[in-house]
Amino acid sequence: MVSDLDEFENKSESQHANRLFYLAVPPNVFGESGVVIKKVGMCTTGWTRVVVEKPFGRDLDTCNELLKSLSEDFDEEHLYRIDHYLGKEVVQNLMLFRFGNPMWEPIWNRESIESVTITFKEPFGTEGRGGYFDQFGIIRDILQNHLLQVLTLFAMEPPESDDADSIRNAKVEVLKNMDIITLEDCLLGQYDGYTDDPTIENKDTNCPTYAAIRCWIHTPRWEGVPFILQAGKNLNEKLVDVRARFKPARSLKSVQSFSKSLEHSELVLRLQPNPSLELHNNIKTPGLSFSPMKGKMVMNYEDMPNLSNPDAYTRLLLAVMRGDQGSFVRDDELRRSWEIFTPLLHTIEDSGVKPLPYKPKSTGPEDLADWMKVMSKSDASLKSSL
Ligand SMILES: NC(=O)C1=CN([C@@H]2O[C@H](COP(=O)(O)OP(=O)(O)OC[C@H]3O[C@@H](n4cnc5c(N)ncnc54)[C@H](OP(=O)(O)O)[C@@H]3O)[C@@H](O)[C@H]2O)C=CC1
Ligand SMILES: O=C1O[C@H](COP(=O)(O)O)[C@@H](O)[C@H](O)[C@H]1O
Repeated sequence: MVSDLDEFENKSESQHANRLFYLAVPPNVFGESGVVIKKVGMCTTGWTRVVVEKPFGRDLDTCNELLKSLSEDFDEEHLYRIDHYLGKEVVQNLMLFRFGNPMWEPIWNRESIESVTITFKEPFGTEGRGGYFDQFGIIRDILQNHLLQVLTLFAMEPPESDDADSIRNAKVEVLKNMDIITLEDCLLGQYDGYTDDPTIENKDTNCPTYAAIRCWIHTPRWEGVPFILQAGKNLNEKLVDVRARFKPARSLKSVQSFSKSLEHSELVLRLQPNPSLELHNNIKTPGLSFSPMKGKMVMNYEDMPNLSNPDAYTRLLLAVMRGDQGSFVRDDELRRSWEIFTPLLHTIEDSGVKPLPYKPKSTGPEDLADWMKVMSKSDASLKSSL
């Protein structure tokens, strides 16, 4: 490969060449690949950048090993750890949407927001990928990386500037202020028939295909506000969204008589399908009635004229070529995210706890609705109900 590259570059009229290596290989060969690139693959006339696919480890220790093996050959500035959720339009829009519209800042906090739920649902199971999936499970596959990344962007303080390190510093601060997740914060599920996938060897596996967890962020902005991350395979629909649920309306005289049927306002950021930004508010039912109903203000991306919505990987690979690391996962960010999840993952594996069964194409385990009701209560309302 290197001789092909040399030949290609020698033929080029340009004085400079750059090399981008994309490690879409199993993680146990990341280190060796790095050694080989360093030894024979470095570009002498331009930059060399290395993109690394997930999984970046199975837990904190394996993550540290991977970080160490690659850092022996490359500085952090050459490494681009890809999380394709950071390349999705609605995620890339979060910073501008939050900080570019001054109406949000006064209410983007515990004073106004009661809970935040980030949901990932897929309507299909492992479909022959069970061999990989069963070694990792839904927490490693989706929560520890994709959903946690979205959470940090949603919850971070305004970065000092818009350069890559300021953004990542702000994200790491969120992670540092999060508690380590425990089994008590968690509801696990496995869909019926999961082990029928012939690529799954352990037919008694307790690997979760659904998980919901509640986390707290101990910052002045978010103290007491539950953040729920939930992800599941083989559910009733395809959906990824972020829902900020606002506190109930204060009982203004004019709406007091309806206060029982007033719903919580919500800000919904839908990543897929049909990306959109939505505000769900109480409005007067049109017509002669004065009773409230939920009205939706929707900005649907697909309705925008001349919409260009490149794939997440297209955006991220362009960012690598531009040398913009803001949408890639930094080493300290990664380490802390594993710190948060590793005790839970080990407990699940060591204790053999059984996930709750759920029917394929359903909304998840039966206990979910009750669990959500309790777990999405703010810390203040939990205390007052004791
Ligand atoms: N597929 C999936 O479901 C998921 C994959 N990923 C990640 O995406 C990447 C690609 O996944 P996938 O295509 O399934 O991975 P594979 O395991 O199928 O391997 C991908 C490539 O790695 C090469 N490779 C495998 N073992 C070695 C080795 N010992 N030395 C050198 N090269 C090796 C293979 O080469 P050859 O063809 O010559 O064997 C192949 O080109 C990986 O980083 C994976 O961890 C992440 C999440 C899900
Ligand atoms: O990383 C992964 O993501 C996909 C879902 O990606 P999306 O862009 O279609 O939302 C998931 O199916 C896969 O299990 C996981 O490894």
